[in-house]
Amino acid sequence: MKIKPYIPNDNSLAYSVGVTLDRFIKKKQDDFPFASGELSQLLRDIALAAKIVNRETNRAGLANIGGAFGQTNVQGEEQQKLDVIANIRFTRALTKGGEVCAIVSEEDDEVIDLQNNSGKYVVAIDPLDGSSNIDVNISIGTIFSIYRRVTPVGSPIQLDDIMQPGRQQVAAGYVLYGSSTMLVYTTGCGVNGFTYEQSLGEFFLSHPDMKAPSSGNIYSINEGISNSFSEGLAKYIAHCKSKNYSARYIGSLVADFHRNLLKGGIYIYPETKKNPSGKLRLLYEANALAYIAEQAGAEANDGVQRILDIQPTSLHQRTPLYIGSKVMVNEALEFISKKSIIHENQ
Ligand SMILES: O=P(O)(O)OC[C@H]1O[C@](O)(COP(=O)(O)O)[C@@H](O)[C@@H]1O
Ligand SMILES: [Mg+2]
Ligand SMILES: [Mg+2]
Repeated sequence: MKIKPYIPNDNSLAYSVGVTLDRFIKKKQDDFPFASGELSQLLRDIALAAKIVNRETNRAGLANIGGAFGQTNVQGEEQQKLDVIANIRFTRALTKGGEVCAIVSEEDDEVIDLQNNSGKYVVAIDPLDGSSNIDVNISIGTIFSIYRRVTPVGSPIQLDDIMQPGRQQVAAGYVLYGSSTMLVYTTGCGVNGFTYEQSLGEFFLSHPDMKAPSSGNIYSINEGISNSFSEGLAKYIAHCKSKNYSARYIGSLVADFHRNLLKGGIYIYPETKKNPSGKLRLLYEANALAYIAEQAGAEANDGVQRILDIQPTSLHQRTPLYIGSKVMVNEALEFISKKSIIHENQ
Protein backbone atom coordinates (compact mmCIF):
# COMPACT_ATOMS: atom_id res chain seq x y z
CA MET A 1 0.00 0.00 0.00
CA LYS A 2 1.47 3.29 -1.13
CA ILE A 3 1.16 6.41 1.03
CA LYS A 4 1.69 9.76 -0.59
CA PRO A 5 2.13 13.13 1.20
CA TYR A 6 -0.73 15.63 0.66
CA ILE A 7 0.25 18.28 -1.85
CA PRO A 8 -2.16 21.21 -1.76
CA ASN A 9 -3.96 21.30 -5.08
CA ASP A 10 -4.42 24.93 -6.04
CA ASN A 11 -6.24 23.95 -9.17
CA SER A 12 -8.37 26.94 -10.16
CA LEU A 13 -11.29 24.60 -10.64
CA ALA A 14 -11.54 24.42 -6.84
CA TYR A 15 -10.42 27.86 -5.76
CA SER A 16 -9.68 28.30 -2.07
CA VAL A 17 -12.68 29.70 -0.19
CA GLY A 18 -10.35 31.30 2.31
CA VAL A 19 -9.96 31.21 6.08
CA THR A 20 -13.12 30.78 8.06
CA LEU A 21 -13.66 32.74 11.27
CA ASP A 22 -13.67 29.47 13.24
CA ARG A 23 -10.30 28.45 11.87
CA PHE A 24 -8.89 31.92 12.41
CA ILE A 25 -10.05 31.95 16.06
CA LYS A 26 -8.57 28.47 16.57
CA LYS A 27 -5.26 29.51 15.05
CA LYS A 28 -5.13 32.69 17.18
CA GLN A 29 -5.90 30.61 20.25
CA ASP A 30 -2.96 28.35 19.46
CA ASP A 31 -0.76 31.47 19.48
CA PHE A 32 -1.55 31.75 23.21
CA PRO A 33 -0.19 28.65 24.96
CA PHE A 34 -2.25 29.38 28.09
CA ALA A 35 -5.47 30.10 26.22
CA SER A 36 -8.29 27.93 27.54
CA GLY A 37 -10.70 28.41 24.65
CA GLU A 38 -13.41 30.29 26.55
CA LEU A 39 -12.84 33.60 24.74
CA SER A 40 -12.74 31.71 21.44
CA GLN A 41 -16.09 30.13 22.24
CA LEU A 42 -17.51 33.51 23.24
CA LEU A 43 -16.47 34.98 19.88
CA ARG A 44 -18.14 32.05 18.14
CA ASP A 45 -21.32 32.66 20.14
CA ILE A 46 -21.33 36.28 18.97
CA ALA A 47 -20.78 35.18 15.36
CA LEU A 48 -23.72 32.78 15.59
CA ALA A 49 -26.06 35.48 16.90
CA ALA A 50 -24.77 37.84 14.20
CA LYS A 51 -25.75 35.32 11.50
CA ILE A 52 -29.28 35.10 12.92
CA VAL A 53 -29.64 38.88 13.25
CA ASN A 54 -28.28 39.22 9.72
CA ARG A 55 -31.09 36.97 8.49
CA GLU A 56 -33.67 39.06 10.40
CA THR A 57 -32.33 42.37 9.09
CA ASN A 58 -32.33 41.07 5.53
CA ARG A 59 -36.00 40.18 5.71
CA ALA A 60 -37.14 42.95 8.04
CA GLY A 61 -39.40 44.42 5.39
CA LEU A 62 -41.02 41.08 4.55
CA ALA A 63 -41.55 39.52 7.93
CA ASN A 64 -43.25 42.40 9.69
CA ILE A 65 -40.24 42.84 11.94
CA GLY A 66 -39.62 46.42 10.84
CA GLY A 67 -41.05 49.34 12.76
CA ALA A 68 -41.46 50.30 16.39
CA PHE A 69 -41.84 47.78 19.19
CA GLY A 70 -44.06 50.09 21.20
CA GLN A 71 -41.81 50.53 24.23
CA THR A 72 -39.00 52.94 25.14
CA ASN A 73 -35.64 51.90 26.55
CA VAL A 74 -33.73 53.40 29.47
CA GLN A 75 -32.42 56.11 27.13
CA GLY A 76 -35.99 57.23 26.52
CA GLU A 77 -35.63 56.10 22.89
CA GLU A 78 -38.45 54.26 21.17
CA GLN A 79 -37.31 50.68 20.71
CA GLN A 80 -37.54 49.21 17.22
CA LYS A 81 -38.66 45.60 16.87
CA LEU A 82 -35.19 44.74 15.56
CA ASP A 83 -33.58 46.33 18.62
CA VAL A 84 -35.55 43.89 20.75
CA ILE A 85 -35.00 40.90 18.44
CA ALA A 86 -31.25 41.53 18.27
CA ASN A 87 -31.12 41.93 22.05
CA ILE A 88 -32.86 38.60 22.58
CA ARG A 89 -30.68 36.83 20.00
CA PHE A 90 -27.36 38.02 21.42
CA THR A 91 -28.40 37.54 25.04
CA ARG A 92 -29.61 34.02 24.28
CA ALA A 93 -26.46 33.06 22.37
CA LEU A 94 -24.22 34.43 25.14
CA THR A 95 -26.27 32.66 27.80
CA LYS A 96 -26.26 29.30 26.01
CA GLY A 97 -22.54 29.66 25.25
CA GLY A 98 -21.80 29.55 28.97
CA GLU A 99 -18.71 31.80 29.00
CA VAL A 100 -20.42 34.98 30.19
CA CYS A 101 -21.49 35.93 33.72
CA ALA A 102 -23.06 39.34 32.98
CA ILE A 103 -24.29 41.45 30.09
CA VAL A 104 -24.72 45.23 29.82
CA SER A 105 -27.07 46.01 26.94
CA GLU A 106 -28.36 49.27 25.50
CA GLU A 107 -31.83 47.72 25.58
CA ASP A 108 -31.77 46.69 29.26
CA ASP A 109 -31.94 49.18 32.11
CA GLU A 110 -29.94 47.00 34.53
CA VAL A 111 -27.00 44.62 34.30
CA ILE A 112 -28.22 41.20 33.18
CA ASP A 113 -26.85 38.68 35.67
CA LEU A 114 -26.76 35.37 33.80
CA GLN A 115 -26.64 33.41 37.07
CA ASN A 116 -23.54 31.76 35.69
CA ASN A 117 -20.84 32.37 38.23
CA SER A 118 -18.43 30.11 36.37
CA GLY A 119 -18.55 32.56 33.49
CA LYS A 120 -15.26 34.47 33.18
CA TYR A 121 -16.45 37.26 30.91
CA VAL A 122 -18.62 40.38 30.96
CA VAL A 123 -20.08 41.61 27.67
CA ALA A 124 -21.32 45.14 26.95
CA ILE A 125 -23.41 45.26 23.79
CA ASP A 126 -25.33 47.56 21.49
CA PRO A 127 -27.43 44.83 19.87
CA LEU A 128 -28.64 47.01 17.03
CA ASP A 129 -26.79 50.20 16.16
CA GLY A 130 -28.28 52.76 13.81
CA SER A 131 -31.87 52.00 14.76
CA SER A 132 -33.17 55.05 12.93
CA ASN A 133 -31.99 53.45 9.69
CA ILE A 134 -33.64 50.03 10.13
CA ASP A 135 -36.81 50.75 8.18
CA VAL A 136 -35.10 52.59 5.37
CA ASN A 137 -32.75 49.78 4.41
CA ILE A 138 -29.53 51.61 5.31
CA SER A 139 -26.56 49.84 6.91
CA ILE A 140 -26.93 49.06 10.61
CA GLY A 141 -24.73 47.19 13.06
CA THR A 142 -24.00 45.52 16.38
CA ILE A 143 -21.21 46.67 18.73
CA PHE A 144 -19.66 44.57 21.52
CA SER A 145 -17.03 44.89 24.24
CA ILE A 146 -15.64 41.94 26.22
CA TYR A 147 -13.98 42.15 29.64
CA ARG A 148 -12.60 39.47 31.95
CA ARG A 149 -14.33 39.73 35.30
CA VAL A 150 -12.11 41.11 38.10
CA THR A 151 -13.79 39.24 40.97
CA PRO A 152 -13.03 35.54 41.44
CA VAL A 153 -14.84 33.12 39.13
CA GLY A 154 -17.51 31.37 41.15
CA SER A 155 -18.32 34.46 43.23
CA PRO A 156 -21.34 36.70 42.55
CA ILE A 157 -20.65 39.47 40.02
CA GLN A 158 -19.84 42.88 41.45
CA LEU A 159 -20.01 46.42 40.08
CA ASP A 160 -16.20 46.31 39.65
CA ASP A 161 -16.67 43.59 37.06
CA ILE A 162 -18.86 45.97 35.04
CA MET A 163 -17.36 49.42 35.59
CA GLN A 164 -14.03 48.73 33.94
CA PRO A 165 -12.27 51.36 31.80
CA GLY A 166 -12.08 50.53 28.10
CA ARG A 167 -8.34 49.86 28.20
CA GLN A 168 -9.18 46.65 30.11
CA GLN A 169 -11.16 45.15 27.26
CA VAL A 170 -9.87 41.72 26.23
CA ALA A 171 -11.76 41.86 22.95
CA ALA A 172 -14.10 44.17 21.08
CA GLY A 173 -15.77 44.38 17.71
CA TYR A 174 -18.73 45.15 15.57
CA VAL A 175 -20.94 43.55 12.99
CA LEU A 176 -21.95 45.62 9.97
CA TYR A 177 -25.19 44.57 8.25
CA GLY A 178 -24.62 46.39 4.98
CA SER A 179 -24.37 45.53 1.30
CA SER A 180 -22.40 42.64 2.69
CA THR A 181 -22.31 41.57 6.31
CA MET A 182 -18.99 41.86 8.09
CA LEU A 183 -17.65 41.00 11.53
CA VAL A 184 -14.62 43.06 12.57
CA TYR A 185 -12.88 42.42 15.88
CA THR A 186 -9.70 42.65 17.91
CA THR A 187 -8.32 40.69 20.86
CA GLY A 188 -5.47 43.15 21.28
CA CYS A 189 -3.31 41.76 18.47
CA GLY A 190 -4.48 43.85 15.55
CA VAL A 191 -7.85 44.08 13.80
CA ASN A 192 -9.28 41.56 11.36
CA GLY A 193 -12.42 41.69 9.24
CA PHE A 194 -14.55 38.79 8.06
CA THR A 195 -17.22 38.82 5.37
CA TYR A 196 -20.28 36.62 5.65
CA GLU A 197 -20.79 34.14 2.80
CA GLN A 198 -24.53 33.61 3.12
CA SER A 199 -24.73 30.48 0.96
CA LEU A 200 -22.12 28.72 3.08
CA GLY A 201 -23.24 30.27 6.37
CA GLU A 202 -19.63 31.14 7.17
CA PHE A 203 -17.62 34.27 7.90
CA PHE A 204 -14.40 34.32 5.83
CA LEU A 205 -11.29 36.42 6.46
CA SER A 206 -11.56 39.28 3.94
CA HIS A 207 -9.73 42.15 5.66
CA PRO A 208 -6.63 40.82 7.44
CA ASP A 209 -4.70 43.09 9.77
CA MET A 210 -6.71 46.25 9.10
CA LYS A 211 -4.78 49.52 9.42
CA ALA A 212 -6.43 52.94 9.37
CA PRO A 213 -4.84 55.56 7.12
CA SER A 214 -3.14 58.14 9.37
CA SER A 215 -5.15 60.89 7.68
CA GLY A 216 -7.97 61.31 5.19
CA ASN A 217 -10.44 63.76 3.71
CA ILE A 218 -13.76 62.55 5.08
CA TYR A 219 -15.53 64.11 8.05
CA SER A 220 -18.69 62.61 9.57
CA ILE A 221 -20.85 64.73 11.85
CA ASN A 222 -24.56 65.50 12.05
CA GLU A 223 -24.55 69.13 10.91
CA GLY A 224 -28.18 69.30 11.90
CA ILE A 225 -26.99 69.83 15.47
CA SER A 226 -24.44 72.51 14.51
CA ASN A 227 -26.21 75.01 16.76
CA SER A 228 -24.70 73.05 19.60
CA PHE A 229 -21.18 73.04 18.21
CA SER A 230 -18.60 74.76 20.39
CA GLU A 231 -16.72 77.61 18.76
CA GLY A 232 -13.67 75.36 18.35
CA LEU A 233 -15.66 72.57 16.74
CA ALA A 234 -17.43 75.01 14.40
CA LYS A 235 -13.99 76.26 13.38
CA TYR A 236 -12.77 72.72 12.80
CA ILE A 237 -15.74 71.91 10.55
CA ALA A 238 -15.15 75.13 8.63
CA HIS A 239 -11.52 74.06 8.30
CA CYS A 240 -12.60 70.68 6.86
CA LYS A 241 -14.76 72.51 4.32
CA SER A 242 -11.94 74.90 3.44
CA LYS A 243 -9.86 71.81 2.68
CA ASN A 244 -12.67 70.43 0.49
CA TYR A 245 -13.03 67.34 2.64
CA SER A 246 -16.08 65.22 1.85
CA ALA A 247 -18.95 65.25 4.31
CA ARG A 248 -20.24 61.71 4.81
CA TYR A 249 -22.82 60.88 7.50
CA ILE A 250 -24.94 57.71 7.40
CA GLY A 251 -26.36 58.09 10.87
CA SER A 252 -25.31 54.54 11.82
CA LEU A 253 -22.20 54.81 13.98
CA VAL A 254 -20.85 51.38 12.92
CA ALA A 255 -21.21 52.18 9.22
CA ASP A 256 -19.68 55.67 9.49
CA PHE A 257 -16.83 54.32 11.63
CA HIS A 258 -16.16 51.39 9.28
CA ARG A 259 -15.96 53.59 6.19
CA ASN A 260 -13.58 56.02 7.86
CA LEU A 261 -11.45 53.16 9.22
CA LEU A 262 -10.92 51.87 5.67
CA LYS A 263 -10.67 55.17 3.79
CA GLY A 264 -9.32 57.59 6.41
CA GLY A 265 -11.58 60.11 8.10
CA ILE A 266 -13.00 61.39 11.34
CA TYR A 267 -16.37 60.78 13.02
CA ILE A 268 -17.50 63.30 15.61
CA TYR A 269 -20.51 63.23 17.92
CA PRO A 270 -19.98 66.18 20.28
CA GLU A 271 -21.71 67.29 23.45
CA THR A 272 -24.94 69.07 22.54
CA LYS A 273 -27.55 71.18 24.26
CA LYS A 274 -29.84 68.09 24.22
CA ASN A 275 -27.05 65.75 25.35
CA PRO A 276 -24.48 67.78 27.33
CA SER A 277 -22.33 64.62 27.64
CA GLY A 278 -22.77 63.64 23.99
CA LYS A 279 -25.21 61.09 22.57
CA LEU A 280 -23.16 57.92 22.26
CA ARG A 281 -22.77 55.46 25.12
CA LEU A 282 -19.36 54.75 26.62
CA LEU A 283 -19.76 51.10 27.68
CA TYR A 284 -21.28 49.60 24.51
CA GLU A 285 -20.51 52.02 21.70
CA ALA A 286 -17.43 54.24 22.30
CA ASN A 287 -15.18 51.77 24.18
CA ALA A 288 -15.40 48.99 21.59
CA LEU A 289 -14.80 51.25 18.61
CA ALA A 290 -11.99 53.06 20.46
CA TYR A 291 -10.22 49.71 21.05
CA ILE A 292 -10.62 48.78 17.39
CA ALA A 293 -9.46 52.24 16.33
CA GLU A 294 -6.31 52.15 18.44
CA GLN A 295 -5.52 48.59 17.37
CA ALA A 296 -5.73 49.80 13.75
CA GLY A 297 -3.48 52.80 14.39
CA ALA A 298 -6.30 55.36 14.72
CA GLU A 299 -7.43 57.34 17.77
CA ALA A 300 -10.48 57.94 19.94
CA ASN A 301 -10.98 60.82 22.36
CA ASP A 302 -13.82 62.53 24.21
CA GLY A 303 -12.41 65.95 23.50
CA VAL A 304 -10.28 65.94 26.60
CA GLN A 305 -9.03 62.40 27.22
CA ARG A 306 -8.50 59.03 25.53
CA ILE A 307 -11.82 57.19 25.49
CA LEU A 308 -10.15 54.01 26.79
CA ASP A 309 -8.99 55.83 29.94
CA ILE A 310 -12.44 57.01 30.99
CA GLN A 311 -13.49 55.41 34.31
CA PRO A 312 -17.16 54.44 33.90
CA THR A 313 -19.54 55.56 36.64
CA SER A 314 -22.92 54.53 35.23
CA LEU A 315 -24.18 51.83 32.89
CA HIS A 316 -25.64 53.99 30.16
CA GLN A 317 -23.36 57.02 30.52
CA ARG A 318 -22.75 59.01 27.38
CA THR A 319 -19.58 60.53 26.05
CA PRO A 320 -18.59 62.94 23.29
CA LEU A 321 -16.68 61.03 20.62
CA TYR A 322 -13.88 62.13 18.28
CA ILE A 323 -12.70 58.98 16.51
CA GLY A 324 -10.76 58.18 13.37
CA SER A 325 -7.48 58.84 11.62
CA LYS A 326 -4.74 59.95 14.02
CA VAL A 327 -3.82 63.22 12.24
CA MET A 328 -7.44 64.29 11.86
CA VAL A 329 -8.41 63.53 15.48
CA ASN A 330 -5.40 65.44 16.81
CA GLU A 331 -6.17 68.34 14.50
CA ALA A 332 -9.78 68.43 15.70
CA LEU A 333 -8.66 68.28 19.34
CA GLU A 334 -6.33 71.19 18.74
CA PHE A 335 -9.18 73.25 17.35
CA ILE A 336 -11.56 72.48 20.20
CA SER A 337 -9.00 72.89 22.98
CA LYS A 338 -7.48 76.09 21.56
CA LYS A 339 -10.84 77.83 21.19
CA SER A 340 -12.11 76.94 24.67
CA ILE A 341 -8.88 78.19 26.31
CA ILE A 342 -9.12 81.49 24.43
CA HIS A 343 -12.71 81.68 25.56
CA GLU A 344 -11.77 81.37 29.22
CA ASN A 345 -9.05 84.04 29.10
CA GLN A 346 -11.22 86.65 27.46
O1 LIG B 1 -29.48 60.95 14.50
P1 LIG B 1 -28.24 61.42 15.15
O2 LIG B 1 -28.49 62.36 16.31
O3 LIG B 1 -27.26 61.98 14.20
O4 LIG B 1 -27.56 60.15 15.83
C1 LIG B 1 -27.08 59.11 15.04
C2 LIG B 1 -26.28 58.23 15.93
O5 LIG B 1 -27.13 57.62 16.89
C3 LIG B 1 -27.05 56.20 16.79
O6 LIG B 1 -28.08 55.73 16.01
C4 LIG B 1 -27.15 55.68 18.22
O7 LIG B 1 -27.11 54.30 18.25
P2 LIG B 1 -28.42 53.38 18.43
O8 LIG B 1 -29.12 53.34 17.15
O9 LIG B 1 -27.81 52.10 18.84
O10 LIG B 1 -29.24 53.97 19.53
C5 LIG B 1 -25.71 55.94 16.12
O11 LIG B 1 -25.65 54.75 15.41
C6 LIG B 1 -25.61 57.11 15.16
O12 LIG B 1 -24.30 57.43 14.81
MG1 LIG C 1 -25.75 52.51 18.86
MG1 LIG D 1 -28.64 50.38 19.53
